[in-house]
Formats: sequence, structure tokens, C-alpha cells
Amino acid sequence: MAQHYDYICLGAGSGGIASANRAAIRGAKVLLIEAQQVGGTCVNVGCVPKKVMWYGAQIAEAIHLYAKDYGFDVDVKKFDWATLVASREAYIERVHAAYGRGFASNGVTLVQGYGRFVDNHTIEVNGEHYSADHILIATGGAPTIPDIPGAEHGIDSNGFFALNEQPKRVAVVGAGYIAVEIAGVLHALGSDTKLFVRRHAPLRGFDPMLSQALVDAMAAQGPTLHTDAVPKAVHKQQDGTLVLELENGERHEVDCLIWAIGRSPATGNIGLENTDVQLDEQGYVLVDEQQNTRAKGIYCVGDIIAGGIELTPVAVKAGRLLSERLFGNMPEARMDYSNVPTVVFSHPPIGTMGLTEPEARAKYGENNIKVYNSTFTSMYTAVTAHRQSCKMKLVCAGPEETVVGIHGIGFGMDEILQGFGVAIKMGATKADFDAVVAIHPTGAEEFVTMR
Ligand SMILES: Cc1cc2nc3c(=O)[nH]c(=O)nc-3n(C[C@H](O)[C@H](O)[C@H](O)COP(=O)(O)OP(=O)(O)OC[C@H]3O[C@@H](n4cnc5c(N)ncnc54)[C@H](O)[C@@H]3O)c2cc1C
Ligand SMILES: NC(=O)c1ccc[n+]([C@@H]2O[C@H](COP(=O)([O-])OP(=O)(O)OC[C@H]3O[C@@H](n4cnc5c(N)ncnc54)[C@H](O)[C@@H]3O)[C@@H](O)[C@H]2O)c1
Repeated sequence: MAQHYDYICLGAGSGGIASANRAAIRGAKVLLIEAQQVGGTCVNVGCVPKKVMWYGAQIAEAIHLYAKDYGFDVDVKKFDWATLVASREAYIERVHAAYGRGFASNGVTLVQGYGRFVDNHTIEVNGEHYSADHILIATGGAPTIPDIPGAEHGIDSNGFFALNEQPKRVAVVGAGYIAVEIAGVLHALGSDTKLFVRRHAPLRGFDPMLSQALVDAMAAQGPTLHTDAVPKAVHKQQDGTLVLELENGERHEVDCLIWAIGRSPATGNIGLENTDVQLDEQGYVLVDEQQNTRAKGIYCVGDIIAGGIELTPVAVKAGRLLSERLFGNMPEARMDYSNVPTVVFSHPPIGTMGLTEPEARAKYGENNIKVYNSTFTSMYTAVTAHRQSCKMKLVCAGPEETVVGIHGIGFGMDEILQGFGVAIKMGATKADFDAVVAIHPTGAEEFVTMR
């Protein structure tokens, strides 16, 4: 006989936890099922450990690139990778404990184990059956490894976070967020790092200004960027070192190779064949605007929805709104997937929201777009030998010059964007931006003083 709940969340990552807690707060009897560690990708092998490593990299840059010209004669005896990893993991343990306290106070029941659907209303975990009127699938995804000879000698982003020692020579393959972020961190911390992208630049889907500025920054400060680099094979040598062979015949010897070529949805082994849930060809779950799958009473949020945005706050917001709809008396609640701000923790960081310039031109027409640009040297670096450029762009549409895209790369951009996101979500125009008194001296002020 199955134990019955109002709501079951399969997967205790960003989306599952947020939705489970909100449902319980609204009075539902909630079961949360997690196969591995509570917190999912973001907390254990994603945003959180990545950001700690990025902060470590910021400290390294401050010491090596900027400290001298600020008058600090720094003699670094060594950088200890293991200490950084230990600090990071201790922090993650505290996050786990905080989740546990939250479940206890909200009344969410957690079951550890791998869950599989038995039918549209029942999940089996560790031989036990659990049923519910409403079930959320929030199982997230896993890194993809290419289908080339020797690919198994490389590691993925999970493997990167499992490294106990700093690799000396590293190849990072990929052109998206993860490749750019990991390559930047390793380079700043002192690994000889090469980033291999298949075409002419990383972050090709971003505004071209951002992608080009990142290429320029890499040329000035590293990591070494290899473009038009298509992996053909990986060879493991007798001494354990690896050779990455490219389609163009180049061979690069490294100690560690990291694949960062995208992620796949974890939907293949959760018994969906026993339900009416439908997937697209890549295995992503088809949902409507209110996160309903094709099976009545089964919902889905996060990285595994077809056409979604793979970001933690997106999974969190969608999960909470779903619980408000199901248990919070908000029948119209739905996630707005437009105008989602996002940051790439590159070196320097990138902040971006809304349409790229080419997207805006295609949507509104050439004559209905006005673009404002600003390029300046970040003041933090202006007094040092290692100058770093900041670039910002506002893409405005229509006679009102509504800001439909905001893009920046440079010091502090990771923290600047969130507030501007509020303005853009409210439909701010260029005149609204101009009406704000600048905060001086900051990088952010450029966004309200563009001519
Ligand atoms: C290296 C890296 C860096 C990132 N950095 C950022 C960032 O800086 N900012 C940002 O916004 N996003 C970032 N992301 C993306 C972010 O982590 C994801 O978008 C987010 O975690 C998705 O949440 P989710 O709930 O869909 O899935 P997940 O967080 O992946 O959670 C899914 C959970 O389900 C569990 N599970 C799967 N199958 C089962 C099963 N059958 N039974 C029980 N449990 C199961 C898994 O173990 C996992 O815990 C990063 C991702 C990576 C990989
Ligand atoms: N700062 C953040 O918010 C943050 C950080 C990390 C990840 N994320 C999220 O996680 C998602 C996954 O990140 P990701 O970087 O793995 O994926 P991605 O989809 O962003 O990028 C994958 C890249 O790998 C390239 N690629 C694909 N197959 C390849 C192959 N065989 N050989 C070489 N290159 C190949 C693609 O061209 C693409 O540029 C992101 O889309 C993002 O939404 C967010």
C-alpha cells in the first residue's frame, strides 16, 4: 500500500526544494525525494562551488595583477588548492544543514533514494511506494561527454569539483558558460589553461560585443583561446598525461582535460514510460505555460523542461509559482521566462539581459533600434599596469527607446546587473535611465550616462 501525500517532488535540487518548501508552507503534505545530495547541481557541483572558486580566482588576480601598483609588495609563498577546496566544501556542508533545518520547520519529509514512476500518481523509492495527487519532476541534468575515441580520459564539471590537486596543464573544451568560467578560474589560479572552442569565439549566442570583448580579454590576460578547434580524439600516454587531437591535426599535451560541452536532461531512467508524460527528441519534458506536463497531475520545472532556461533562479521561481498555483490559491500563477537577467562569471564578468543587438534588429527592424555603447577602463585597474576594459551596451527599441537589451562586461558587472533588471522588467526607457542621478565613481554609472 502506497503512502499518500498531497505533493511529491522528485529531485531535491533548485526547483524541487523551492517548490516543496513553498507547498509545505501553504499547508500541503509534502514528500521530497533525492538520490544524491540535497541541493542538486547548483549547491553541490554548480553555482555555489563555482562561485567560491571564482572568488579564489579574484584574490589571485588582485595579488598578481593589481596589488603591486597599489603599493603592496606581496610575496606569496604558495597557493594551496586543497585549502580552497576544504573551505568550499565546509561551506556547502553548512548549506546542506540549513536545508535540513528548513525542511524540518516547514514540515517537508525527505526520502533519500532514486525514485522511479510506477504510474501517473505513484513513485517507487528503495522498494517503497509513494503516491500523491500532484507530482513534480525536477531531476535536472548531467554533463554531456562527446562520442569520440578516448573521451573517457577527460573529466566533466562534476570531475572538476572533485579535483583534489590543481592540474598544471589543462584543456577545457566548450564555448558556453561552464567552459568559460572553469577556464577562467584555472588560469587565474595558475594552471596553464587552454580553452578550445569549435568556432570563432566563446559565448556565441550572447551579444557580439560581449563575445568579442571576452576574446580580447583572453588575448590580453589569458587563458589561451584556441578557435576552430574541433576535438577528434584523446590519447592517454604511459605517464598519464593526455593528448587532445583536433580535427585540424593539432595535438595538445595536457595533464587534465575538462569537457564543458553542454548538459543532458535526467529523464531517461525515471520510469516516465509508465506515465503519460511526453518528451521531445532530446529527452526534455514538454510542458505548457503553467509547468503542466501532458500527464494530468504531473508537473515539471528546471533544467529538464523543453525550451527552458538552465539557471537556478529560474528553476526556483518556477517551482515556487507552481506551488502557489496548486496550494496557495493563485490559479493564474505562471513563470515569466522573458527578460531573465544572467551573469557569466568570466574574467572580467559578464552581465546580460534581454535581446542581443542582432535579435533586436531582427525583431523590431533596422530603423526602430537605437544602440548606445560605452567603453572605458575600469578605475580599479586604471592605476595599475594591467588595465582592464569595461564595455557596456543598451539596446533600445521604438520611438520611446524602450530598453530591450542590456549587456556589459567588466569589473563589478556581476553585481551591477540585478538592479537594472528591475528597471527593464518594468519597461524602462532610455529617458528613464537618463533621469537617474549617477553614482560616482562607479562602473554602473555608465549605464545612466550614455550618449
Ligand atoms: C558548473 C555549473 C555552474 C553553474 N552555475 C550557475 C550559476 O552561477 N548561476 C545559475 O543560475 N545557474 C548555474 N548553473 C545551473 C544550475 O545549477 C541549474 O540550472 C539548476 O541547478 C537546475 O535546477 P534543477 O532543480 O532543474 O536541477 P538540479 O539542481 O540538477 O537538481 C536535480 C536533483 O534531482 C536529483 N535526481 C535526479 N534524478 C532523481 C531520481 N530519479 N530520484 C531522486 N532524485 C533524483 C539529482 O540528484 C539532483 O539533486 C550551473 C550549472 C553548472 C553545472
Ligand atoms: N553563471 C551561470 O549562470 C551559469 C554557469 C554555468 C552554467 N550555467 C547553465 O548551465 C548550462 C549548461 O552550461 P554549459 O556551458 O555546459 O552548456 P552550454 O550549452 O551553455 O554550452 C555548451 C557549449 O559547448 C559547445 N559544444 C557542444 N558540443 C561540443 C563538442 N562536441 N565539442 C566542442 N564543443 C561543443 C557548444 O557549441 C556550446 O558553446 C548553461 O546553458 C547555463 O544555462 C549557468
